[in-house]
Amino acid sequence: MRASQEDFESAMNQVKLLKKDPGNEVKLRLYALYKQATEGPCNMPKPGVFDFINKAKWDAWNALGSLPKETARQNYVDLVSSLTSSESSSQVKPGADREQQEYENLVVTSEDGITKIMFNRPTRKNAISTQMYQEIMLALKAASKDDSTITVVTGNGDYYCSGNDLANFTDIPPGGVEEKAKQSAIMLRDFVGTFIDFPKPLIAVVNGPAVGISVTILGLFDAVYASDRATFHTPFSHLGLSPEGCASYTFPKIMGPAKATEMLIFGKKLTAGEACAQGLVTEVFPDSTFQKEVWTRLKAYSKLPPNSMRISKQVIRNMEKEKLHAVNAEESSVLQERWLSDECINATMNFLSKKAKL
Ligand SMILES: CCCC/C=C/CC(=O)SCCNC(=O)CCNC(=O)[C@H](O)C(C)(C)COP(=O)(O)OP(=O)(O)OC[C@H]1O[C@@H](n2cnc3c(N)ncnc32)[C@H](O)[C@@H]1OP(=O)(O)O
Repeated sequence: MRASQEDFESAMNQVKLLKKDPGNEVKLRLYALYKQATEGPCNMPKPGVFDFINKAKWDAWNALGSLPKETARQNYVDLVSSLTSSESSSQVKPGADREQQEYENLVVTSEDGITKIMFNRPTRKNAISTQMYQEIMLALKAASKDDSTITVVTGNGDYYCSGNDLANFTDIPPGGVEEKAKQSAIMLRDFVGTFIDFPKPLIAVVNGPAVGISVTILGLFDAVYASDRATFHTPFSHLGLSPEGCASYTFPKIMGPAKATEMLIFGKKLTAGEACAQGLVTEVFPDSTFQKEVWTRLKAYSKLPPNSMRISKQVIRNMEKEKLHAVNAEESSVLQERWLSDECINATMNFLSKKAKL
């Protein structure tokens, strides 16, 4: 499939978040592909021989000759994807439960055939910052390629996750709030898309309350184990928002439209037991024995033949993938409008000025 304009913009965002300098050669290639994709063949006068930097840039761009804009865009997206995946796979060290220091907001470990991605902003109840969205995507992409058989997502501290960090919307770029909403919609679509496409069994270990997007994406997991302390809350109407994470499609399918409405439109908070009765949660455990029981079970599952599990997941999920991507695109574009609404702006301001919580 050809890279779309949105893929291209998303790749541009990812370049800004690279942790390691990719080196001059790669930077020149990125520059040249970017110019070719946006302006076409090199149209700049050749810089003088002593203008080293601009001459190197000109040479790189000019070397692309008449490469079509679409191909340059695709090559740019592919190059960025190879940079981000090599950066993330170099962070997954084999062997015993070693912490991955390179992530600021996650702890990623790989042991006994299980890659564990743990949200790690306990003082913010594991709210997902813009950087954390990128880190989760990188960690999932690395986990999809590492030696583990299953991947587990969990939270550090008393919360599983309090959803989108409401301060994300205070970081307004030079293009203004419209540009911010556009960038956020692209990031949301990429983030949810990473879950839709994740190839191995993906399990949520919900150690405490879960809010917003951390709840909606559970519909894309293969199993959800919850402590009896966990709650499941999607207060979208209270925040002037609308559902994401494909929940507008998965929740009515999982629990029926009436129960999905109570959660997604009226913001009803479910206990772990209720979420289990409605099919969102696989099984609930007493908090006192939760970690022990769940990890014993997961270790047993991780010893099952990996290819068989992967293929079974494909058989179960693949028929739905195209639909899920379409739902994801639609939800993201609806939210792009919602973020600019008075209802949403007022609710966010009320939270940030400490006037309101959920
Ligand atoms: C770009 C893609 C966008 C995708 C869109 C997704 C939609 C959603 O996810 S909607 C859900 C958004 N989340 C919320 O509305 C939760 C807001 N938080 C709260 O209502 C409460 O903090 C809480 C009920 C989760 C916990 O209350 P509690 O009294 O136990 O703890 P606090 O003192 O409030 O929290 C500690 C600390 O953490 C800050 N914080 C917690 N959650 C968030 C959050 N989601 N965004 C930003 N900050 C959060 C909270 O403000 C506290 O900060 P201070 O210590 O500075 O007061």
